Amino acid sequence: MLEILFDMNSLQKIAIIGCGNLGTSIANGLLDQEGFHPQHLHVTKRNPANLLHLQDKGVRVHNDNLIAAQESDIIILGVKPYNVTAILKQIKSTLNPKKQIIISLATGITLDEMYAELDPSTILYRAMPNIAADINESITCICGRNNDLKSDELVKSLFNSIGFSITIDENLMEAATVLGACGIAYVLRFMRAMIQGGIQIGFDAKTASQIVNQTVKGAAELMIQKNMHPEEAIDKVTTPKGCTIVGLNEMEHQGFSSAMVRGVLASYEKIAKD
Ligand SMILES: NC(=O)C1=CN([C@@H]2O[C@H](COP(=O)(O)OP(=O)(O)OC[C@H]3O[C@@H](n4cnc5c(N)ncnc54)[C@H](OP(=O)(O)O)[C@@H]3O)[C@@H](O)[C@H]2O)C=CC1
Ligand SMILES: O=C(O)[C@@H]1CCC=N1
Repeated sequence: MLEILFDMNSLQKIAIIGCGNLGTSIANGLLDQEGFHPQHLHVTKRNPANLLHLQDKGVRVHNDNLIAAQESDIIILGVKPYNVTAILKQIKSTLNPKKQIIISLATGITLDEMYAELDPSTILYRAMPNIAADINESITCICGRNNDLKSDELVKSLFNSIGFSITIDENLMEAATVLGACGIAYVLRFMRAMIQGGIQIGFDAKTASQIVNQTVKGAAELMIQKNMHPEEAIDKVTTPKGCTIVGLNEMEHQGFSSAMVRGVLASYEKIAKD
């Protein structure tokens, strides 16, 4: 039975081993939480020089994965998938399965693959957040093994603090990676294209970005707050014989939805191949 419970004001310690792009977004999100103690966060990478901004805020920044693992209740693995096994080999002698939770962020590395390096009683999760953790707006999909209600509550409260989390079956983790984690890049590419269009019809880049950013934010909030399907809202915008439907139909003639679906599938197939 796990002996810890996560809450921002308690003294749990967290390690992010391999604090790169995603790890830094999570660290920034955690640091934004009221009551979070920066000195209870270890972040490691082999060359930690570019994490000194976190050290300035009180975070323990270094390259000693063993110390980070030893001193933490929750160990988040933020390294690339091909480094996960090596990190587990490195830290496993220091782990205490009764007192610690390990959470891997790695794409495509299964719980079974990680258990090959771990005590079978280890409480192990996979979590798939996205870089909007930086501003506490991540969606994080989670699955676990040897988990119980208490550990689930702990892990969910951790990821809920940097956005919103849902629990899924492990066999959907790759799909979650594509939709939620790669997905933010798809949306950003869409936004870039819209800005380029805006510039062509007369706006400077800054003004076009302001309009696009708020339009995308408004569209997402509308779907979330009104629990709507996009097409329902699209019907409210498309005046018969108007300019919106002409634009939308031209985008479809050029393969817009098809390109998106094929991109999603290509990302998914790439994970399966690796
Ligand atoms: N980026 C994203 O949006 C998302 C990424 N992921 C997953 O998260 C993981 C990280 O991705 P991302 O943040 O983009 O990758 P990065 O390359 O930015 O981060 C990985 C970090 O690991 C560090 N590292 C490598 N070896 C070691 C080691 N032996 N000890 C400690 N640190 C080490 C590297 O720094 P150094 O070289 O200095 O050691 C690097 O900063 C991946 O597994 C990816 O699949 C999941 C969802 C979204
Ligand atoms: O592109 C990648 O492989 C990682 C996983 C999801 C987002 N970035």
